[in-house]
Amino acid sequence: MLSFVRHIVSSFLQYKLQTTLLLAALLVELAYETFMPLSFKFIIDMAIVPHQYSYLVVILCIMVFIALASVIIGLYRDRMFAGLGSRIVTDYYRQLFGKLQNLSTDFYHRINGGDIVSRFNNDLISIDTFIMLIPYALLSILGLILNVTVLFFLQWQLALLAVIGLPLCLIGPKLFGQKAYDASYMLKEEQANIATVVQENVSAQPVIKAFGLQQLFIRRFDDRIANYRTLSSRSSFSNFVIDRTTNMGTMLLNLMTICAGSVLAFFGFLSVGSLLAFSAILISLSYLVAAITWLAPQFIQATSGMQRVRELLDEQPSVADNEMASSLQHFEREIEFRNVIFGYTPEQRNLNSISLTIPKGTYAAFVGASGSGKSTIINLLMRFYDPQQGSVLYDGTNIREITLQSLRSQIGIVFQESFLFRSSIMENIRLGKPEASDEEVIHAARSAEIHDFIMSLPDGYETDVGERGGRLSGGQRQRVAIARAIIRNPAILILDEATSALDPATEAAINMTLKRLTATRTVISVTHRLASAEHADCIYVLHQGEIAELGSHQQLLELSGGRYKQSWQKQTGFEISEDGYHVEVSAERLKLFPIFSDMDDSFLQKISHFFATESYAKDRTIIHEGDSGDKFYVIVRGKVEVLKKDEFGESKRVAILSDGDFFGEVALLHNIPRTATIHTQTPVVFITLQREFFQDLIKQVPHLTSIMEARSK
Ligand SMILES: Nc1ncnc2c1ncn2[C@@H]1O[C@H](COP(=O)(O)OP(=O)(O)OP(=O)(O)O)[C@@H](O)[C@H]1O
Repeated sequence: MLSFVRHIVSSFLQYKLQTTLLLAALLVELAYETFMPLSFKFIIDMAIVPHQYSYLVVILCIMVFIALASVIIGLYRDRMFAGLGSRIVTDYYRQLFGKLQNLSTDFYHRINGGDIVSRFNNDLISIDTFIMLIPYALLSILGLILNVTVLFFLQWQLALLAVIGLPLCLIGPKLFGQKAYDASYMLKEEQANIATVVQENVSAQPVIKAFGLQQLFIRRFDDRIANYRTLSSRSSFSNFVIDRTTNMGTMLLNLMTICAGSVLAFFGFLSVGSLLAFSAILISLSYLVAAITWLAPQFIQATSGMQRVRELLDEQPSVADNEMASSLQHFEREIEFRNVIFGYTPEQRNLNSISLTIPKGTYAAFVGASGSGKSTIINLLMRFYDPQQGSVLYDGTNIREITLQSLRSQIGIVFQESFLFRSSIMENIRLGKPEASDEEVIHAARSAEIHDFIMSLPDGYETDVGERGGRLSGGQRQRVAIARAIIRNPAILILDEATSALDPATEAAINMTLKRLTATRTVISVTHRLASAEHADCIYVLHQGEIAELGSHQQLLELSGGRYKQSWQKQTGFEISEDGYHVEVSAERLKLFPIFSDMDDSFLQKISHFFATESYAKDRTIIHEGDSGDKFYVIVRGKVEVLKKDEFGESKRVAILSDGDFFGEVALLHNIPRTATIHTQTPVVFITLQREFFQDLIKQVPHLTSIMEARSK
């Protein structure tokens, strides 16, 4: 709590003049509030009892003057403090937001979004509320001190009694203060957890609906809320107890001093005016104590809020500019990974001894199965993370010796799902180069081949793209993102699965645009779709964090039994119509599926005609675990996740399948329930074969039935 006071005081001290004026104004108000009850003594003892009318007039005039001065100064103080208080609060908002911009990527994987938002929504607001109450807090505390001093001036024995009794009012805060603070801190943490749950739930609505998880999530939320209720009731009760015990203390104190004061006045040790003034001051003292106890919960909440805000402000970015770092002059020669070892956590090893060189002006592609480390390479190239061992070098300079700003200003990046901000198309493109003129934005849009579309919109470049760019199609969003990446004319262009989430026709069109744009630059592309990497100068095939193979497309195809060759065979053999609605599969390709491997070409040719094409959007459930199976699926393009229920009935991801993978082959032979749920992660195009068609065909070749039965066992 002391550190909270220290932080608040240092915030005020940044505005010394305003703080001094504020304190001066408070002193005038304080003088008035103390003088008012004391005036009874002067009016009764000096004017009414001795019948001194002139004294009465003077005293009343002084009272009116001080009252007027207090009102005017009070108004001035309100105005000034409103400005000062909001400035201090907005300083905290600014510091916190600035901190978020500086923290490294790992922080965002460690801390939940809801927790961060809650530091703005709950914690900063409780600090804000308390800061606005600071004048009352100061008036109450200083008033308490001044009133007690005046009591001594009136009758020191009685005042001593009051002071000895004063701790009675403080027993509550002393005994329950820490408990109330702990309860308030836990409550704030739980508020942050709830914010995280709600935020995640809103984003996950398609999955929740697809899996029918509404009741499960309502039950889980009920558990959370039950915990919240307990914490909230504990926190409120601690505050009530502090309030109640303080009021009881004040009541006792008043009773004691009024009894003793009356006895003293009865025996002539105290004038009637002093007794009245004493009682009036005691009453105002009890108001002050009540105000302090009313402020105590706000103070406690602000203290725990400040603790959480400080925690965030004290976070240090794991990747930051080194003091000796210099600016990367225009990228000229090559990017190098030298024996790089990296893990997201100390226990993990996600890249192992990676050494490679990407010369300027070349096209490097990283391919490999899901989880093989492709995006991790990009994370190190962008210096979102630092390697544990080894180094990443640009033009021979270790990335740690280069300022982050100069490094990233040379790079343009397009992600799989590009985030567009809720503003105009013009602003979204300009984010790539904030100082760009309108002409530069239009030029970038032309290069990304989206200018004509933008001009066809009623508001043209001023069109609002909606939340996350939701008013544009996936392909249009990607083109805006491409324009945003190239507007800065980057020396290095990174494509992180830039076209994987698009339908075939859009992907083909955007690939044409990219091909043109990448001809003159250093391009680093990450993709699981090998056709997108075919023209790369060097393809790196990653497997479990290591480079398993590297070379040009031709060289890799020549490696017999190589991973690339196998993946290539798996992903080719399908011919997709231009609109993406019809896929032809070759007999040769069908032969690669174990279930068809013993069939001859003419038979496979027949089967190939019975395959239907099915397209699904992202986030759709294709198959539910337990449903009866009647189809064999082949993924022509796209990614799906395979989910299985564990013993608690919760769906767990067991695999990710992509282009060329297949599932459900048993369904061609038997009607048994599906053993897993299949959910799309990107738009997916399948070819499917119905059991009834297959069974009809296979009846014509009886010996195959027995072979297949044997295989399926
Ligand atoms: N932030 C993270 N914290 C911990 N582990 C992570 C993190 N990001 C990725 N990983 C793990 O690192 C490994 C490599 O992940 P990476 O994203 O580089 O794979 P990828 O080849 O790009 O896969 P995909 O094609 O599915 O995107 C995976 O095992 C993944 O689970």
